[in-house]
Amino acid sequence: MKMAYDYALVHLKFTIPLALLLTGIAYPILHRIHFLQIASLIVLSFTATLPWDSYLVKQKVWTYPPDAIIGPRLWRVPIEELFFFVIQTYITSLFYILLSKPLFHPLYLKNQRNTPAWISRGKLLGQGILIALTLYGAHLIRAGGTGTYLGLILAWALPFALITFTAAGKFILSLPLTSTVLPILIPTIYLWLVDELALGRGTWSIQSGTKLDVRLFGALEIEEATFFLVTNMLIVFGQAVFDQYLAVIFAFPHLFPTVTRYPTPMMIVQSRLLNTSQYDLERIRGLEDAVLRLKRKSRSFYLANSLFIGRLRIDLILLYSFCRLADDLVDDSKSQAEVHSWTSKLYRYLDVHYKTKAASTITPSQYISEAFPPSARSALTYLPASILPPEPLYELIQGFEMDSQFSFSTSPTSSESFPIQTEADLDRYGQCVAGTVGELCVALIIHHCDPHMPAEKQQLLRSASRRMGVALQYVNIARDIVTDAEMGRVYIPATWLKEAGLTHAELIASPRGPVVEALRKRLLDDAFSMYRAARPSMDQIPSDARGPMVGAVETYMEIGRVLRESDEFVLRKGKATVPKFRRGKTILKALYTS
Ligand SMILES: CC(C)=CCC/C(C)=C/CC/C(C)=C/CC/C(C)=C/[C@@H]1[C@@H](COP(=O)(O)OP(=O)(O)O)[C@]1(C)CC/C=C(\C)CC/C=C(\C)CCC=C(C)C
Repeated sequence: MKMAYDYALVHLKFTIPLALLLTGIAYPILHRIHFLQIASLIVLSFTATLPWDSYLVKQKVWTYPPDAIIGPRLWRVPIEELFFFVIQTYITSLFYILLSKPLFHPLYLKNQRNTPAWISRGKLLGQGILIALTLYGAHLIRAGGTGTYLGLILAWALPFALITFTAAGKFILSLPLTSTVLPILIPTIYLWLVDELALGRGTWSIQSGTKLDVRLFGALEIEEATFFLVTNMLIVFGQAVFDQYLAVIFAFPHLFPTVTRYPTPMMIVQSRLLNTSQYDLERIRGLEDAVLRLKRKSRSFYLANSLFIGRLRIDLILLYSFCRLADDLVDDSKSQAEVHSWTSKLYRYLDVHYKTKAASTITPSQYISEAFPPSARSALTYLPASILPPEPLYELIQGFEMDSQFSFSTSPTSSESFPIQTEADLDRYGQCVAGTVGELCVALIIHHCDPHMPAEKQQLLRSASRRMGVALQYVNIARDIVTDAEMGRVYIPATWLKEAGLTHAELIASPRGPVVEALRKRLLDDAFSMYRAARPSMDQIPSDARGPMVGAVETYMEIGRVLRESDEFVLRKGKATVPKFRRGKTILKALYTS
């Protein structure tokens, strides 16, 4: 028995539950910008589909048995069908957003100078195919008869596909297939199955005489299968066009000096109208270097970076790249003189940037190419220095200088020669190498997310971020006791060693065993008490950055939790790491709860 709400039931059973499920999954990574993207696409697809669908109903190509629909119509199109335009766009957009979340879109921007030949050829081929199929569609319509419906689909949808592919073809082709083909195929196959069930029940039908009567499988007409495929392709292409324009806005400060929290429609238009020859390809290469450095050196922050969006994500990656480079320059030095040479150059680099010394007539880029090797240049060139406070950057270099005292101590076995004698020294060291990093991260967050934040709140976040940075550094030290000892380094304060009855030389010779474990536990206890003190202030971080920042901090603290749980055997086998699944769970928990 057929009911007047058969079509509505299709939504209740198949489309709405999937939309809700995807919303639940994507919720923690959705920003307002995604909603704007989806809403714009819904408006576009609604406006483009309504007249076409209305025409189909008028021509009786397409019929809805009156006993399968509730009743209200707009331009002859039943309300359930109108809802379909909306929900399909929503579902496919969410698949696209979820599957492209790990991507860093600026790296996929292409212009004449950086496009591989296969992409240029692929774009031309794609355009050719779309034009040919549009013409074929027009031919089928003109011929009338059984090819009419297929012709109407092709001649209506493919010109839109051609427009979007022309606007962003190179970008689309350079994206991994998992974020283009997959978000087209998954909802398409799902909707094929839904259609199969719905058509089987006669919820809607295609007029015989206007269809080819070829079925893909079961009762699924080839026209219906084509319709879902091409409309999902349109949605994914539409989303990619937006992402390309946003990537340009976020990646190029020389074209868009100030990016508001959410780019305005005017900025999107400007980005669209830009000649791609204006892309700063050097900067793109710099971003590539930075992402590579992040990927190679830190699993925790690499995972966390994809949770941020826009220019904040770019600037955090660039900040990481600078910190890592400066640390590596000092760490890899072969003598105290080399350390001194690098730190002097890094201080001078900051002087030049912040014009703190009269000598600063030279520009930062001149100084960078004069003083640093090519492999170091991009990390220095693209540090977003103009929006970072200088003091923590100077202090960070001081921290690296402290580190070098381990490697080049004049009497490496004497306990007095170790730079960390007391708890206060350890705290000072943590403040320098990690408290500063916390403060710099917060400066970027305030600049990008809430530049008018009241001064007291800024101060609260600054001091909490310094504490949190130190907590992370203690976890880092607790994790690396063995590897540090192998390099002759001991970060545990001399006073703690003395209390435990150990000398530096003994710890270096044998960095394992119950006494060392007790020291590790003491470090972790301190780390977690600082973490607990700073963690509530993270609720004051602007909402756009809060979840991702909590995620970044929590994945790092999870290393500490693993250390606390691990038995000596695990620790003896090597560095304690957080298993992938657990890391994923930690991030998700942080995102859902903050
Ligand atoms: C998401 C993203 C890309 C974040 C970037 C964060 C960033 C800029 C990190 C720089 C790290 C770095 C190379 C610093 C140099 C000194 C150093 C080595 C510090 C240790 C970091 C560990 O890095 P590593 O690459 O060794 O990582 P692995 O262990 O190998 O995975 C540190 C432990 C310090 C890290 C400290 C922070 C990131 C600061 C934390 C504080 C906040 C994020 C602020 C929280 C805010 C409030 C209000 C509490």
